[in-house]
Amino acid sequence: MEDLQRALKDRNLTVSNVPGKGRSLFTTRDFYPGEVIISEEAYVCVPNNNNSSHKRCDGCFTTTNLSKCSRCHVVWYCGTACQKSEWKLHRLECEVLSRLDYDKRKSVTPSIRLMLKLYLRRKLQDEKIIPSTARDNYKLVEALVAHMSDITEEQLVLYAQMANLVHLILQWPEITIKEIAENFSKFACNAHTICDSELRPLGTGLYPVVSIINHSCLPNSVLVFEGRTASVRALQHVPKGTEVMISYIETAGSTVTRQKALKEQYLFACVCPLCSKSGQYDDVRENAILEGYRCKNEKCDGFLLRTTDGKAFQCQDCGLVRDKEEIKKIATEIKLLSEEASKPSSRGNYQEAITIYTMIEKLQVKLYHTFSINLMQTREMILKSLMKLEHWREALAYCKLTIPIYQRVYPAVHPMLGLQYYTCGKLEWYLGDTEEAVISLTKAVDILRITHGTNTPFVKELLVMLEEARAEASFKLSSKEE
Ligand SMILES: C[S@@+](CC[C@H](N)C(=O)[O-])C[C@H]1O[C@@H](n2cnc3c(N)ncnc32)[C@H](O)[C@@H]1O
Repeated sequence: MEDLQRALKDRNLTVSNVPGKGRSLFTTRDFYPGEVIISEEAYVCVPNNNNSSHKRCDGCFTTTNLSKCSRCHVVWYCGTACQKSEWKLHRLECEVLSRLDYDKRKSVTPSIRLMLKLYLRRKLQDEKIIPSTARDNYKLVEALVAHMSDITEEQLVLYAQMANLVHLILQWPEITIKEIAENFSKFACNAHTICDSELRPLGTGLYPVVSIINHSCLPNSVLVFEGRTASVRALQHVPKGTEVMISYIETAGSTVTRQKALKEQYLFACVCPLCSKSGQYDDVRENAILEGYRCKNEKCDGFLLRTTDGKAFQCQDCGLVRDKEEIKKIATEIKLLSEEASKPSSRGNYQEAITIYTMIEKLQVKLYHTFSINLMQTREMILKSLMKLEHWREALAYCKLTIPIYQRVYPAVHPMLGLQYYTCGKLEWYLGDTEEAVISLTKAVDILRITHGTNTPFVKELLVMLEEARAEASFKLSSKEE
């Protein structure tokens, strides 16, 4: 811990214990919007290779030009550069995986691999085959919270089964199943999903220093990835002596939904400024708008709360009552359609997905408020399918429909909002709506230069796109004037 404190001091950070939260990361100087507070390489990471149709390279997580390791047949590489960079660790992993029969190899999921790599990397550092530093050593993994006494019996059994498999694969008598199970519990509340610049998940990694950062539903910082490197950037001015906070979860949701997600996975009750408003009128109203039902009167924008007898819902603006049975009927129809949409036969069939999700959307418009999260998610699904089918004009219409909800559920500087402006701007540009594209891309740049930094290839490309759109817009304007 002393070594880590010294290393963090050089980066103007310090770790302190906060009652009720445990270790917490604090700044020792001011940080400004877009500045990297801390960046870290993964102690260990794995690509999401569970789904057989989407293998990724173990080095860079790409899906192109892959070949399987000819010995273990479990790990994939895009070329010799990635294979070489991973070799020291994979040499040991390959040895243990190759001992397994075909069926056992199939049970080596990304989580099992992450655990195998954790122990193998510790061995390599112990034997000084790879160096240890103050910010890269197994002691930092030992210091992570495990919440062993708080997890459910069911989770404990699952971790024990997975630990048993790891024990069987490694065949190291010195490590116990209990110790491995504890590490699985650590993964659950400390590992991070590695995403690309557009927040698509690529893999999972353990970043023991970034893992010191606590959660807030209204965070002052954001965690993004450049390849496998995790970077925590300030979203706003973070004065000296402030706790660095990121969000662990999708914050678009009611206080109840956010708190449930945090309790289930991270085993704590959030008391951030947003959660402390729980039960107050504004919070009740916002939750009812995001996740509740709409008023029967189509012209009324009011929110509904359950009547005191629990038999109906009443609009808090116009007083109109909506019958529970009528709501239940629509909700059941939506449920059946959602089940249909998630059937394997519907996956990858974008036209069919559009048909089903459009039916769901129609029902949800009747049931939910205009700013409903459920409605937003359905429209996102339609948007994605329309993009896959290159139906750009319809996709733009759906993208525009989601933006007011994004603006409501996310803070003004949030990667999800920035990315939605980016999609909108890109579509407008392709479709020749150049002036609109300039407006949307400018909004995207204003946010993404803070969340993603200006030096990342993604934002650099975005800046070029904006410049080109601006040039095209002024050319169009001058042609009109002539
Ligand atoms: C990734 S760790 C963060 C570092 C942790 N505080 C530690 O001591 O190592 C996640 C765990 O920290 C605690 N935690 C994170 N954010 C919190 C918060 N806002 N309030 C209370 N506990 C929090 C919870 O125990 C959670 O499972």
